[in-house]
Amino acid sequence: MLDPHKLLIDVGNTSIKYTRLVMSTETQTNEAIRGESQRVAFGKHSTNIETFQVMHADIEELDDLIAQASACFFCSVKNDELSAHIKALCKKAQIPCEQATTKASQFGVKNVYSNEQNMGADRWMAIIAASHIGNIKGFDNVIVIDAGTAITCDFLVGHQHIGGWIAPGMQLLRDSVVNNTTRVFDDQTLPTTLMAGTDTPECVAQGALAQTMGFVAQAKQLMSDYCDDFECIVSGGDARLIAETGMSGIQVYPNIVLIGLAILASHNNIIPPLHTR
Ligand SMILES: Nc1ncnc2c1ncn2[C@@H]1O[C@H](COP(=O)(O)OP(=O)(O)O)[C@@H](O)[C@H]1O
Ligand SMILES: CC(C)(COP(=O)(O)O)[C@@H](O)C(=O)NCCC(=O)O
Ligand SMILES: [K+]
Repeated sequence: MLDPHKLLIDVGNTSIKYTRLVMSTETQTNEAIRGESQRVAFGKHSTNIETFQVMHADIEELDDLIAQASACFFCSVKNDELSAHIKALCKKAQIPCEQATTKASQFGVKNVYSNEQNMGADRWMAIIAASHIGNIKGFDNVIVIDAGTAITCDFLVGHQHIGGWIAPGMQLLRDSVVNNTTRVFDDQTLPTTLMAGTDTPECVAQGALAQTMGFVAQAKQLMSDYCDDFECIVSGGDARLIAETGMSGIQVYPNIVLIGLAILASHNNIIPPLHTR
């Protein structure tokens, strides 16, 4: 049987990611939190923040994952039916469940949207995590880029959200050029270095990589108009690919959304009940 843990779930448009937050005995005093296999430290004395091991789940696996957990925190940018399904599974397992939603303001960060409900909860969790990491690492200014189905960027200047961008992610870029032309085709190879393509699929792969790298470079360029010193966090399914290009000045966090959920879970007073099943 697993240790009592809070299950964190990030439901994106392409995949469901999760990790387990194991509450250690010192949790009450220093809010230390252990991810599945790596340590993530929170709290004012912490200087060490590492990323969780991120696992992927199918919808069918959620039942078992939730049955093993003591509490569940999730965020979703998919349909309400899937959120209702997760809540129903938690009810069946008799565990507390909290769905993260985008707030006008939370943990000292204000959302710049006039209607914050329009912002995806995954972006808000990424913003909360970015502000937290900035606090720990001594950065007041942070860019957080989530390279998922869509690639999003949010700018935090002086710990305040000033706005962001939404654009097609790498797979969408590749699909859209293939689907809207007659002769362009793709073989789905993943490029690791930016270079000039020498046949159609290579040109498609390289074109998507170039646009994605351009997105990151432009984010850094815009941020430098606001401040001299900032951290640039890159996350999501394509984060590693972006890092492999050798782009400088980026920090990869495989899933920044789960770190946001961990912060939410560690501020939440739900005490995981002892699991007896
Ligand atoms: N094995 C894979 N399956 C699907 N997408 C992948 C895979 N490897 C890399 N990717 C890339 O990751 C993106 C999805 O990233 P992810 O962070 O899971 O997105 P989301 O949060 O929107 O579900 C895809 O658009 C694709 O470009
Ligand atoms: C921009 C997103 C599609 C990103 O989701 P993802 O690609 O990670 O699945 C999602 O955050 C969303 O649906 N947002 C709503 C619009 C907004 O954030 O303004
Ligand atoms: K995401």
